[in-house]
Amino acid sequence: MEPLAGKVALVTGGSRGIGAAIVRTLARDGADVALTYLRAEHRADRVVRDVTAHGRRGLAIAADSADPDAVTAAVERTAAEFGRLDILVNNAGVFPYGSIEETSVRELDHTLAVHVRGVYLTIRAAVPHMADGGRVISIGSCFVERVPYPGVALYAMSKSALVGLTRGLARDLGGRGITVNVVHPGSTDTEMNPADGETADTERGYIALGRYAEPAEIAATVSHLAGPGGRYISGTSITVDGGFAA
Ligand SMILES: NC(=O)c1ccc[n+]([C@@H]2O[C@H](COP(=O)([O-])OP(=O)(O)OC[C@H]3O[C@@H](n4cnc5c(N)ncnc54)[C@H](O)[C@@H]3O)[C@@H](O)[C@H]2O)c1
Repeated sequence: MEPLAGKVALVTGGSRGIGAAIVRTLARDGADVALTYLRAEHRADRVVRDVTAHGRRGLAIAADSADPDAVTAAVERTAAEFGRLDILVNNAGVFPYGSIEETSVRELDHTLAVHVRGVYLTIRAAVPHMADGGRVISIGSCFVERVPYPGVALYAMSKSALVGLTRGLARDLGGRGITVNVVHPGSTDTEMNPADGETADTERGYIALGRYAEPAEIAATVSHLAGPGGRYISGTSITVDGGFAA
């Protein structure tokens, strides 16, 4: 069964981690998928090969989410090459860590540029290409629901902004049949938060299921929202955290 057959998706930060899992899952479920990646990374081609192995069209676009021109160009290129755009997944993210004295204004600006301004600009460029049935899905964080340890205020603040953006845009775009949602992953085994990292045992202690998520377990919910099962879900936050916030 290919619930996303005929659809075109764009996933930001799709070269590794949760983003790469989302790209692969959307392709498995039938979509053609473009992904953005940071120019410094060379792993995007591998993810595109996995998309084409599913018989779908794949496209990797170097685009820094902190660069307004680059994100807009990435959306335009996706729509031009694939002829449409149905699903946008705002996944690109960074993890600023430190107390308020330790973090800098530069870090604040960069975090907001990627997590907030970049998401806003990507959605703004994507929406004109979307028809009735369009889907906007952003990747937030379980730290919006619960902050278990110090040092993550900047991260939690920037991800919390996605909740307001999601609710507001769901109202703005609902009349056009476009849904807008945010998925809050819990601790997920990626380079950002490796399951064998220094703080992983402490973090596992907060999770009801007692283990990290695999990136594919987050991607499954994104694909559900993107598909027919997500038709009537809009303006909401869906937490996929193994009971972290319980
Ligand atoms: N791993 C976790 O435990 C966890 C938990 C909650 C939320 N998240 C969120 O999930 C998303 C994916 O994180 P991940 O764990 O896969 O991390 P990761 O570090 O493995 O991957 C992050 C991705 O974002 C891309 N990226 C970073 N800065 C970018 C920029 N300026 N422009 C374009 N792309 C950029 C990276 O290239 C990479 O592809 C992030 O938004 C993150 O905040 C992760």
